[in-house]
Amino acid sequence: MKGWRDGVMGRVLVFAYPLRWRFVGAGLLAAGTEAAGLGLMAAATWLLATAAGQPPLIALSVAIVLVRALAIGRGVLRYVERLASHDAVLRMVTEVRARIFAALVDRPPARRADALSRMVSDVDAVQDLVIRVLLPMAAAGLVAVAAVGTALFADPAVAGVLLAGLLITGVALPLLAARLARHGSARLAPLRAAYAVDTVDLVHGAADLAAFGARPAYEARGRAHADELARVERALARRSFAVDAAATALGGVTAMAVLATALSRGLPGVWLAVLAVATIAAGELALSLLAAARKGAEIQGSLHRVAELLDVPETAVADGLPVPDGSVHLRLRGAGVRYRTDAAPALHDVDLDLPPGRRIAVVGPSGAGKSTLLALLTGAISPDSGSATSLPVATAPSRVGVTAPPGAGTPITAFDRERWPAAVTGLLADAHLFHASVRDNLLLARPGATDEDLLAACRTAGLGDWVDAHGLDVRVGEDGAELSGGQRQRLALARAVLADPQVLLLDEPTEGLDPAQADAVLADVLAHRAGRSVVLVTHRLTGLDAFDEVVVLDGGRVKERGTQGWVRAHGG
Ligand SMILES: Nc1ncnc2c1ncn2[C@@H]1O[C@H](COP(=O)(O)OP(=O)(O)OP(=O)(O)O)[C@@H](O)[C@H]1O
Repeated sequence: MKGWRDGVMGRVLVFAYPLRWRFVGAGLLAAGTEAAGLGLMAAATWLLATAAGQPPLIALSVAIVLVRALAIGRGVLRYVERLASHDAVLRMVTEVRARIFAALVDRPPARRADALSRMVSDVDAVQDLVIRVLLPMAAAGLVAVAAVGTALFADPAVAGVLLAGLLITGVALPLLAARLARHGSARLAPLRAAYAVDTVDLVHGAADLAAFGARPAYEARGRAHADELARVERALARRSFAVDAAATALGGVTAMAVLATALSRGLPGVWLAVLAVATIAAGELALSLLAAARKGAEIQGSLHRVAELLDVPETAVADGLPVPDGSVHLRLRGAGVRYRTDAAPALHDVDLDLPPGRRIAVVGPSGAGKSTLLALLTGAISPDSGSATSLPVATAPSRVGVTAPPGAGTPITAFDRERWPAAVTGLLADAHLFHASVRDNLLLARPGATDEDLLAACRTAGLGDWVDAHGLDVRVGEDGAELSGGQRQRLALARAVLADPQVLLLDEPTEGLDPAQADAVLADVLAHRAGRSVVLVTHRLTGLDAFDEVVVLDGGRVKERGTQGWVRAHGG
């Protein structure tokens, strides 16, 4: 049977469970605030109506104190409620973000970018769900029950009319508003996306558009999307205005109906006034439910996306996972990778053996599957067929049962994801430089490294002269924007060299360098790695005579493989 935890809301709200008493407290405070407002209206009306009969002041004193207490109390309650609800929801959202972050770390890099934006913007929906949807609904529900209960004391028929009015304004109309908002979001989302794409193209591509004279056409397209967006937004705004107006009118109608019923039941005049005003106030409260219902509908998409990420099982505890030991032996057997079911596999039936100390160069045209092969070795992806394993392994006492039969090796993706990169890492295709100093960018790879270590790594990567001239404290800009393409690449390479893993993976490490520089840098890096494993991905066949094996990939398949002799025979 499906429990509440299986729904989208449930999958998000399980994070509220440990904080349930805080949320209950915040809900009661919110209900108290609304009840104080309603009580204030009722008490003030009673006071005015009673005072009109000029009774002795003593008869009014309780009501006077009550009005003052409710007026002050409402403000205080609202303040405390905001503190309590935001405190609870921020604690909850912190948990959600931590879980999403963990899920992102475990994702293949290619799927992270979209997921990262989810973490930033969609998680706000979790906050809105609690603060702007559930709490106002809970508060309005509690107050409505209290109002109908109080009216029941005065007269059951009056309570019945009030209940009917509140059900229409507080339940039926919000359901209608939510439906309209859902429909509106479905129409607006693609228009907003198109408009955002136009804007990004216009800003980032400004120079190219100007160069090719395409700016007017792009601007016209952006304007057309903006006009269409405005037109749809206006139409939707008109509809939601109609719902708001209907709710306000129904609030008035309910008040009149309550009044008429109270009159026909012969209730005293003061009570007539109190009931009429309190009903109008309760109707206004129901209006807040319209906003909550709309918000609830708007954030459905975000909640779905958050829930999808939360479905990724929590990373198993580190001490239960195998950790790479001092002699990693990587092996691919019949490994295949398929990114999309409707496309050819990116890798097909690939064998690779990388015992400690071996150097393999992977060459092939663009799109041959070279980076995909490296992604298998880093454990960023697992093969869809065949295996990607490590032999032999030092297996820490395992609680998760991932150890393979003897001889078959342990799947690379089964290793402790925190510790695998210490053994197998390098300069990968998506290497990122942080908006920090050269030193900070390098220290990521080895936090305890001395300046001498950093300078040595820079020299190995061919960045020695530049660092001697600029120092380690110079900042590199966002993703290395303040460096040239070649400097950027060499800094990323220096970081990989500094990490000094057992198996160094290099994806086009000398891209952006001229051929002579590229050969010199590669030779230095290989000299530095003497006796240790390297997997180099490259387009160029030169400088490969230092490799034990060259694997030629084409269309995801191993087309040829050979040893140093092969390279010489092919003009390397
Ligand atoms: N994240 C992804 N999603 C879908 N398809 C992908 C993804 N990454 C790669 N591909 C596809 O898989 C194939 C192999 O890509 P891969 O990046 O491994 O090639 P490559 O040999 O490294 O190319 P290049 O030399 O241009 O970097 C290509 O057809 C590519 O379009």
